[in-house]
Amino acid sequence: MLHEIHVISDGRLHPEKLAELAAAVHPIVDYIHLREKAMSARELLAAAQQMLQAGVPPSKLVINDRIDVALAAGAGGVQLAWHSLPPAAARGLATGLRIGRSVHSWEEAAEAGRQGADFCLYGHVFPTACKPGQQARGLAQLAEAVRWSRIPLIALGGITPGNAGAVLTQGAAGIAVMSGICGAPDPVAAARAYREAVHRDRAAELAEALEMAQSQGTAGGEQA
Ligand SMILES: Cc1nc(C(=O)O)sc1CCOP(=O)(O)O
Repeated sequence: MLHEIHVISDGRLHPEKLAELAAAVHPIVDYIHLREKAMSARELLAAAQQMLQAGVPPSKLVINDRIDVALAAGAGGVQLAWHSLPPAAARGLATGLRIGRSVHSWEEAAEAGRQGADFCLYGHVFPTACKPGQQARGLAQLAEAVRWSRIPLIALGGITPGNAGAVLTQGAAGIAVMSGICGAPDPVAAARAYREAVHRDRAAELAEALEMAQSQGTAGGEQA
């Protein structure tokens, strides 16, 4: 499985700076989520258009919460929260959009798939400034959510290049990062560090698969 990296905007950057950041990191990551809770629909659309004009491929742009803005901007995806339109209703409006659902328990992860979401973001795995005072769910609960999810589950919250491997080992299909990239002094270097961490994990996965295939091959040879 190829692991994904999602970058989530942190609500702190001016749209121009955000477009600059997105233009610089999009070749390194898989998706960029425009999550700007304080923006009106009109402002969100303008920010999305700036990102696209700066060179972000539409297929990599995900708009948080607002399916209307996602459609108006021609973005590739929408990320739905508990208060957004349910995935099934969103699907009825937009067959071509990749639909993400934000979830916080194994029950919600299972439900997201039943409702027709394409992937879910599960958080928060580790302590994060984004959720002050709220208990992080940890790796064991992440693994449980992965077991129940019938769609790719992307881990979110406090993910660093140092702990990304542990998260992927639990079966997550990828990682989502806010402050580690948007708040980094050098977002490109930070995105590369995450990509390297995710690749390293992929290399370990391949080595394991190879070892297993070789041992099965040996066993098969003995039987023949
Ligand atoms: C946007 C968001 N939602 C979360 C959730 O648990 O639902 S955690 C989060 C932000 C995570 O930011 P960082 O990568 O800086 O820890």
